[in-house]
Amino acid sequence: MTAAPTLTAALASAGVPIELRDLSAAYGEHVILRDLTLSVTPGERVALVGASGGGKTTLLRALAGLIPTQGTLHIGTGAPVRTRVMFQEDRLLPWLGALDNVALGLARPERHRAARALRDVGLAGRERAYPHELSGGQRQRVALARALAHRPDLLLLDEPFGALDALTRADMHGLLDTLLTDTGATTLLVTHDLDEALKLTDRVLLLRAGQVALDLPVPLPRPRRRLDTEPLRAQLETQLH
Ligand SMILES: Nc1ncnc2c1ncn2[C@@H]1O[C@H](COP(=O)(O)OP(=O)(O)OP(=O)(O)O)[C@@H](O)[C@H]1O
Repeated sequence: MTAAPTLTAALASAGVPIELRDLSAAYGEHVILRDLTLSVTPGERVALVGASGGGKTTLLRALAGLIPTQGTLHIGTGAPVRTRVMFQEDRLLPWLGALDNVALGLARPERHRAARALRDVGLAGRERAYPHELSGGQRQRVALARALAHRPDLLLLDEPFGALDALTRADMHGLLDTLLTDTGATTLLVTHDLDEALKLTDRVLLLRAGQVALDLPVPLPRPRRRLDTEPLRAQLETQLH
């Protein structure tokens, strides 16, 4: 007898490669990304860190196709790419329950994935709860379930846990670490939290003035403890200040 697929297997993706060459982006006269060159392999997890205004969110917007760019920007290998973005605020619709929020935008044959995703983020039993009946951490779990239910090839996370308290955030790190391993999507995570970057990703890019000032691999087994990531954190901190 073959084993039943796991829940997250139903939400899995192979991830897509990203190739940026001499990528530039500007808001009017204000140039934000300057001749940025970067390769990301399928399924790789990359953190974008750096001081405010360095261009982290702008790079995510460029990858999501939300702003015009110059230069080369290739995502995937030609087939349509499913991209999902998750933000610091949950962006749930207040008049819909958790399940309906997750199912939003899914085609009818895909809607069964919503319940699976909600279970995967630990919210089985809260399908009918409205956003105002959930805690901040739970709402971000719903937002994460919504992103994963679309089986993204590319997951763009813009400070997704920035508004959560430290304990809830630590919980979310554990959850995201597991889910990302299971789903396999190529992931870019914008964060100001170096521990978050070092715990969750394969590589940390420090963006400064729209360019990659440091490209730091994180070749550590998972799950990672603070003790393991401390030397890399020290290295990043010297570059940040
Ligand atoms: N829609 C916009 N129109 C004009 N300028 C913008 C716009 N969005 C961002 N900027 C400017 O672009 C620069 C880079 O912003 P971006 O949000 O990419 O930086 P960031 O590294 O993500 O910063 P933070 O860490 O504060 O989120 C900033 O100087 C910002 O003021």
